[in-house]
Amino acid sequence: MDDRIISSEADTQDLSFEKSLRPIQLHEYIGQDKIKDNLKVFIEAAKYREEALDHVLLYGPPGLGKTTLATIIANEMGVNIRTTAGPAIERPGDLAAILTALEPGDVLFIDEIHRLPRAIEEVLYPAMEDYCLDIVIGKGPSARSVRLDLPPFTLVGATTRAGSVSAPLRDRFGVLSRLEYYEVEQLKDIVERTATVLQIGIEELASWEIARRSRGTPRIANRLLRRVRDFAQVKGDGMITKELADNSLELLQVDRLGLDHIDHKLLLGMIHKFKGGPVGLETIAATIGEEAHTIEDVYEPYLLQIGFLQRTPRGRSVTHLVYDHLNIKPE
Ligand SMILES: Nc1ncnc2c1ncn2[C@@H]1O[C@H](COP(=O)(O)OP(=O)(O)OP(=O)(O)O)[C@@H](O)[C@H]1O
Ligand SMILES: [Mg+2]
Repeated sequence: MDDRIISSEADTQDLSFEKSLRPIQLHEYIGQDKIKDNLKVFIEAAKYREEALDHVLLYGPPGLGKTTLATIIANEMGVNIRTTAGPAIERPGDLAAILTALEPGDVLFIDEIHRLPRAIEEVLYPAMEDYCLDIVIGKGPSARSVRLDLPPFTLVGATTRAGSVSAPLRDRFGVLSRLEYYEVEQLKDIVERTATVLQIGIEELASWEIARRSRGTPRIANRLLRRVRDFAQVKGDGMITKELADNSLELLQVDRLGLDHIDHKLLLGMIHKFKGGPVGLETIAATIGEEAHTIEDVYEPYLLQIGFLQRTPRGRSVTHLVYDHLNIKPE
C-alpha cells in the first residue's frame, strides 16, 4: 500500500524533497487560516512578554503540514527546534537528556506523540506544567527523588490520531489545532509555489488539474507534481501543459478526484457484493484483501471527506456520488 502514488504517508523520496519545500515563515504557509491567525496572536503575545509560547498540539491526517508548522513556530519565535518522536523515547532518562539540553524558549517537537510510553508521559506532565523534572536516582531503599529545574520551553506535539492521545496529556496543551484537508484552490497555490522553488515550468490549468487530484493533501500535490515533471522532461520539452498533466495523471492511474485502483476496488466491491452497504469494516477488508485498520486510517478518511462513504452504526455505505463518479446505475 505504501507505493500508492496517492498515499498520504511520506516515502523516502518525499522526505528528501520535503525539506527543501518547507515554508519557513507563517505567511508562506498556505491555507489553514484559522490556525495561522491564532498562532500569530499567541506568538506575538509570547514574544512581547518574553515568555516561551504555550504548548501546542497539532493533529490531523498525514501530509497536511504538521511538521512544517512546528518548524515555522520555532522560526517565528526565533528559537531552536529539537525534534524527536514518541516511539524514539524509551526511558525517562532519554526524555531527561533532551529536556535538560534545551535553551530557554526552545521548541521541543514530539512527532507521533500518541505513541509515547505511559511512563514517559508521566515525566512530561511536571515538565510541561512547572518546567521541572522529578527523577529517581538509585534503586531499592537508597533510591531518592531529585527535582531538576528546566528552562521554559514549548512542547509542540503532532499526531494523526487525536483520539489516542491520553486525556491528561491533551489537557496540558494550551493550544489545540486541528489541521483540515485543503481546498483545491489552496492546493493549486501550493503546486505553483513548489514549481517556483524547483524551477518547473507549469501552465495554470495544469496546476489546477494536479490540485484537483491531490486528495486535499499538500504532500500528494507535491508528489504528483514531481511525477508529472518526469513525464514533461521525457515526453515533452519540460513544460507542464494541461494536456501533458492530464495524460500523465491518467498513466499514473489517478482519476479526476485523486482516486486510484485501490479506491475503485473498494468502492466497486461494496457496490457489486453488498449493494453499496451498509457493510462492516472487517468484511470490506476481507473482500479486498487489506487490513481493517489500513482501510480506516489510510483509504477511508478521504472517501468520507468527499462524501463518497458514510459511516453508520451498521457499517459503511457508498453514497450516490460514487455511482455518478464511476458511471454505474444504482440497482
Ligand atoms: N500549508 C502548506 N503550504 C505549503 N506547503 C505545505 C503546507 N503544508 C504542507 N506543505 C508541504 O507538504 C509536505 C508535507 O508536509 P508535512 O511533512 O509538514 O506534513 P505532516 O502533517 O507532518 O505529515 P506526517 O503526518 O506524515 O508527519 C511538505 O513538503 C510541506 O512543505
Ligand atoms: Mg510530520
